[in-house]
Formats: sequence, C-alpha cells, structure tokens
Amino acid sequence: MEQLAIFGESGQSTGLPTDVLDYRAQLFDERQSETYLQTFIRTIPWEQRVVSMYGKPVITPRLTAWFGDTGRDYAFSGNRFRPLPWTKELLEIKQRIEPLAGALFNSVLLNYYRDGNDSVAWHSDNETELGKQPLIASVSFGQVRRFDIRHKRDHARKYAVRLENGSLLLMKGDLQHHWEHRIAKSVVPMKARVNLTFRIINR
Ligand SMILES: O=C(O)CCC(=O)C(=O)O
Ligand SMILES: [Fe+2]
Repeated sequence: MEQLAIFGESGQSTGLPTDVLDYRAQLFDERQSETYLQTFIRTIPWEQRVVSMYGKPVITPRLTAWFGDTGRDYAFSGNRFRPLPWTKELLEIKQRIEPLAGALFNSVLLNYYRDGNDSVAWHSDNETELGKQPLIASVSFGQVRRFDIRHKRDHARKYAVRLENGSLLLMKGDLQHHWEHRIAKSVVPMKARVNLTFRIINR
C-alpha cells in the first residue's frame, strides 16, 4: 500500500509519501510569480540543446539554461556544462527555498516550456554527481503543467501532480531510485512555463 500524503496547505496530494515527494502551492504569490516568469523569459540566455540518445542527435523539446557556483565545469548527462553566474532573481529564489529544503544548493537547471509542444521525456535525475539521494527543489512559474510519475519496474503504478504557478516540489530520498517523471506534450493549448530545478552537484 502506498502511504497517502495530504498537504494541508496546497490541498493537493501527490500520492507518494512526503519523504520522497513534497508539494507546496503558492510559495510565491501570483504577482511575484508573473514578474519572475516574464523576467526569466526575457533575460535568460535560453538554448535548445542537442543531446545524444541511443547514438542519434536529438533536439531537446524545450529551452534550457544552467546557472551555479562558478569556477568549475560539470560533466552531466554526457554533456559538459559551464554554469552561468547566479542572477539576483535566482539568488532570491534560492535563499527562499533553502530553509524549506533544509539544504544549500550550488546549481540550478532552468527549463522553458514555450507551449504544449514542449516537454521532458520520462527520466530519473540519478546522475552520480547528484549523490545517493538527490535533493531537487523544483519551482514553477506560469502555465500549470502535469508532472507524471511512474514506478520504473511497474508502469501501472503512476501518479500525477499539477505543478501550479508559484509552487515548490521537493524530490528527495529514494525517489530517483524507483520512480521516473516527465512533463508530457499537450494537445490542449498551453501558455509559457518556466521551471527551475535547484540541485546539489558534488564535485
Ligand atoms: O519541468 C519540470 O517540472 C520537470 C523538469 C525536470 O524533470 C528536470 O529538469 O529534470
Ligand atoms: Fe527531472
């Protein structure tokens, strides 16, 4: 039996226990979230990366950018990244979520989903650099998108969380060992969404 986690504050249960998945709505109010969304869309040097999948080049179906403590490059998912230096807004958000996450983050991967055609395929964030129990704080601005989670060995075990404007989702513990997640494409028209995944890269 899966333990049910009920979130008083958000009214949304993720279906998974809070020691692996913890959702909190309205960490940032609507005005603040809209300001962050517009600022990020306008000022982040977004890139559409080409990654290698089963030896074939695949264009990432969304835009991304990587920020973090400077001074060292990270090898990550078969790519090398040189993080851009923290911006004022990213530092503000980082400092707001660190007490809630109970940890200090040294990098953030930003995802920009321009519309319903943008997506991220099923994956786990289980790179060695993220440690044995990766802690990822995922902050969402803009269009609500559905975050799907499924068990790696039993795809029938699945959950969905609506990631709302201004929300925080903490992924932790053994989540990345047993579960994978995605943001599916949508046939329903979707507006812009920017997602920030704060991470701790061990170097
Ligand atoms: O956009 C999201 O909510 C998820 C992004 C994600 O899974 C990732 O960057 O690893
Ligand atoms: Fe992920």
